[in-house]
Amino acid sequence: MAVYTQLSAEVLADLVAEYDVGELVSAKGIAEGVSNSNWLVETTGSETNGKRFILTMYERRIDIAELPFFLGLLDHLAANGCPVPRTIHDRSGASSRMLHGKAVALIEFLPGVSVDHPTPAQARSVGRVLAEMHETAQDFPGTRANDLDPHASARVLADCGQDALAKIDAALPDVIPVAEKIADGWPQGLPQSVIHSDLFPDNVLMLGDTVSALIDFYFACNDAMAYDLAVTHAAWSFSGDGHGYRAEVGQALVEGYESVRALSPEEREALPLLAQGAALRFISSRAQDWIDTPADALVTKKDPMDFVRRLEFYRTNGTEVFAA
Ligand SMILES: Nc1ncnc2c1ncn2[C@@H]1O[C@H](COP(=O)(O)OP(=O)(O)OP(=O)(O)O)[C@@H](O)[C@H]1O
Ligand SMILES: N[C@@H](CCO)C(=O)O
Repeated sequence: MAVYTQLSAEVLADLVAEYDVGELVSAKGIAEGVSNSNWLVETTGSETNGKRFILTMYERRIDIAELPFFLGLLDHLAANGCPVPRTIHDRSGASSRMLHGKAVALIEFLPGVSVDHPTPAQARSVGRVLAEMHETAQDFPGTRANDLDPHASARVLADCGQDALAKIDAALPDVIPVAEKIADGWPQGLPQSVIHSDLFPDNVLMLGDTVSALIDFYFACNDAMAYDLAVTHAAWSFSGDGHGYRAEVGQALVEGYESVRALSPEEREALPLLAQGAALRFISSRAQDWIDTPADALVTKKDPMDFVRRLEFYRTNGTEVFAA
């Protein structure tokens, strides 16, 4: 459930009146997502801005000072033909506003559904769009450091502590030394752009085999493009619990990516380690969330072990999987 803040019809109507979108017709809370409150908003519409929108109220995790980076990135990518929702600017030209002490943004609604069990054809499309996004983001002027790199992830795990990790799963503390090794060997000097860095299937909307939208750019940052491909590979190419590697999906993803942007030999060589770093990123954030989430919270906890299995897979098979 992700509507943390209740907004009355009057408040929503007043908010909508700040934009050139016509008058409020309806606003329905969206259950998916855990970080922010989201509503699907319908209005009587305007010629320039249409009549269906996503209203997001930023509740946690996001530093409001970083919103211009995230929202500016959406506008840059959308203006240059990438399938991402543009932001609707209010009558003063701002892409976000404050409401009841929290930042809100009105974002273009794009059609499509997230797939649970992607086909190779869908993975190929995602690879292609990811590469297009990387190329388009090259000249985005904003910058944001990756605060979830392998050094940070290794620190998060160490800070969780052996005992707390062992309570989640007896095998989880074993990841601590592996994390340090990944961080120490982390590849440097790979080509960079602004990357999505969290492109899971639930952050991609599809119409059949076509990507209709990439969403949820709130982890976007400047980092190696091949790392983003590795994150996407880890997120798309396994059964949900990380047990079964779906080789045809992983291969199609990389092929789709390379049909737009060829990987350099250095990037290809780095992929096995980048994929281990990607798995580590989600092990550590999931472990931390698990420990921080009260037992009676309504949100479903995500299991770090799903990514421990992926980490093991990449340690054993990464070289073969990413061979040219
Ligand atoms: N621009 C959009 N067009 C259509 N639907 C969207 C759009 N943005 C978000 N949605 C829908 O809203 C849901 C929640 O959005 P999102 O995943 O961004 O939530 P969140 O709480 O911000 O993120 P998180 O998944 O990190 O918790 C998505 O699963 C999708 O169904
Ligand atoms: N996509 C992430 C959540 C955002 O960090 C996960 O599945 O763990």
